[in-house]
Amino acid sequence: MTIRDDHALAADLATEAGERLLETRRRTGFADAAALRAEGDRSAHVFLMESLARLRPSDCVLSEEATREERLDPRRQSASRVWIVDPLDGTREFSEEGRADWAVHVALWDRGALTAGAVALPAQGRTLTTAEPPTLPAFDPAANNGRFRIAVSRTRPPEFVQKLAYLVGADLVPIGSAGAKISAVLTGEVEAYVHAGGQYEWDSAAPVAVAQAAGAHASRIDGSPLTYNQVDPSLPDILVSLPDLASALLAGIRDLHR
Ligand SMILES: Nc1ncnc2c1ncn2[C@@H]1O[C@H](COP(=O)(O)O)[C@@H](OP(=O)(O)O)[C@H]1O
Ligand SMILES: [Mg+2]
Repeated sequence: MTIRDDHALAADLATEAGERLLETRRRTGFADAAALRAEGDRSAHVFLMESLARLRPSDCVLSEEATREERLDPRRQSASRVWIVDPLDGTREFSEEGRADWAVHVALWDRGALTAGAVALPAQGRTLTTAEPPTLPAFDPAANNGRFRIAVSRTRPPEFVQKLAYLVGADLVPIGSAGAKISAVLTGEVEAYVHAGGQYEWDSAAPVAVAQAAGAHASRIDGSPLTYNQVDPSLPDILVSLPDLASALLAGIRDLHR
């Protein structure tokens, strides 16, 4: 098994799960949003679990849709390789007709680091992957008088984010799904993503794997490293940005929390 295989596998699985989710949307329709969400979550989880069990039988998997017992499986703590997957990130947006801000996340944690990952954005027709990390856009402080854009949750933005935007000279852009927001940083639709107040390892592992491979900044909002495959998968806050903006954003967040 080569490193390259893991990159390609992450991309293939995320992309295929995404194509199946598009089909689920077409088949089920949007009349019963709760039923569509439940079917999307379940079917993408089953596809990823069965595929990884077949293709990587020795590896562990941590999935958002796993049972509590599966998540507490002690083998995960002693495993050297753990796939961290979110079968459907941005579940709410998936069930809203016309929205494209939802994603499938497939990441590989290998002995302490995220070594491969892919974020499929099925309704945008693209998959961002560590196999071919995106080229980061350059940040030009001369453009727009230095103003830039911060992606935030549509429904649960951090309480400090309005003040942060004022402090650093940014505009807020509400987008659904952590994967779609981090992808928006990597593709130049926004320059940063800030979240706090609650989230889990599967919400960020795959997009952070791609962001790090692309050379973007990714950390907790206090600047400390994001760590994965912990006993408790809670990872409640995150900052992803173009590298040139990280120190100003971290300083702004620090000032607001004094
Ligand atoms: N306060 C919070 N507590 C727990 N999870 C949160 C959260 N805020 C956001 N998330 C999770 O982070 C993902 C992105 O959220 P958002 O679209 O609001 O930015 C969603 O994942 P899922 O869609 O997989 O449930 C959502 O559940
Ligand atoms: Mg999620």
